[in-house]
Amino acid sequence: MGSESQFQIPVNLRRGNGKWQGLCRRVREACENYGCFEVVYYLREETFSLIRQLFNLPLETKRKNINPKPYHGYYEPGSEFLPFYESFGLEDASDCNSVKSFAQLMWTLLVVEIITLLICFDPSCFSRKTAPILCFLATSQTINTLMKQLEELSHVIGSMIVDSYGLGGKPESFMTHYELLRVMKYVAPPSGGYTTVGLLHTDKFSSALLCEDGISGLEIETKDGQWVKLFPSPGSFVFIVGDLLTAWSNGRMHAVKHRVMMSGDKDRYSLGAFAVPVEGTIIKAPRETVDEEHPQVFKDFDLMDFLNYADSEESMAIDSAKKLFIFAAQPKRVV
Ligand SMILES: O=C(O)CCC(=O)C(=O)O
Ligand SMILES: [Fe+2]
Repeated sequence: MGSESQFQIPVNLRRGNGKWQGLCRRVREACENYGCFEVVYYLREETFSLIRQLFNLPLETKRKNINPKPYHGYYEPGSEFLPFYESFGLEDASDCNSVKSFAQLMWTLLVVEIITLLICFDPSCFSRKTAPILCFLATSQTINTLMKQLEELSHVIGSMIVDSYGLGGKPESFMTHYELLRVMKYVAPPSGGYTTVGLLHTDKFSSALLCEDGISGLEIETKDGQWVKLFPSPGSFVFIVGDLLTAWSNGRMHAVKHRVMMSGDKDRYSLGAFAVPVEGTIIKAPRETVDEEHPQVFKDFDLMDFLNYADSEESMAIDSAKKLFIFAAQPKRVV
């Protein structure tokens, strides 16, 4: 991404220090005009090699990654609309207990498998099946450390957004979030041709920090309708505005449409840390975002009602970017 849309957030940046106000303004401009920007970061190289191991687990094990909340659990490959896509979800991933229970779930299954394998001992099968899981256990620490940093990063960006609207003194006007980690695999399309492997959508949470492993694929649609492929620097993240930030900012922040397109013969891996408001949150724009020039766009709504609607059969055929407007648009006042 060009330097215009790239920020190197200083490690020791503190609210109110010299560079803070300038960065708040740039973050707001990027979120309002483009709905995204790049955050320069240095993801540890082993993170993706460990994530690859996770996808090598047996399907029955992966299916245990169940979470009834929309967009929180495991998505199997080979589905009708997303045949090349597979992903895991890990709720509250900056909390070491969540990561531990996820690893333990895999571990318990492994123990059963090891016992079975020991009974009918077959060394080749044994190492093929156990290596990925043992590797993933080693990952827990890496994931936890990463997610704590991403939570902090997401919090700093959230504070900048709040301050950019002059709401710094009113932290209660913003939402309390947890981090949902999603790790994605896109299998190289067999045709090798340029193929949509991740459908066009806007994110349904507040925001996302996305990182890809060397194979570019993320594309965004600019406000004037051009599709642009992003080439973030290796190990860096792209911050994406989601529907809930659009609603919270009274329609000022732009939930950018994006998709994943790829060609070639290499599988693509990516990870996303999504900022999700805690259950029970009512999404409402603070009064300060509403004025003559910006009349209230959305009515207040319950987070889970919106997520359930966005994920329902009823809304399946609706353009992802329109769902928020259909669900929560404020009825026009008849004067
Ligand atoms: O894989 C990517 O780079 C994008 C994933 C994405 O947009 C999503 O999971 O919402
Ligand atoms: Fe997305």
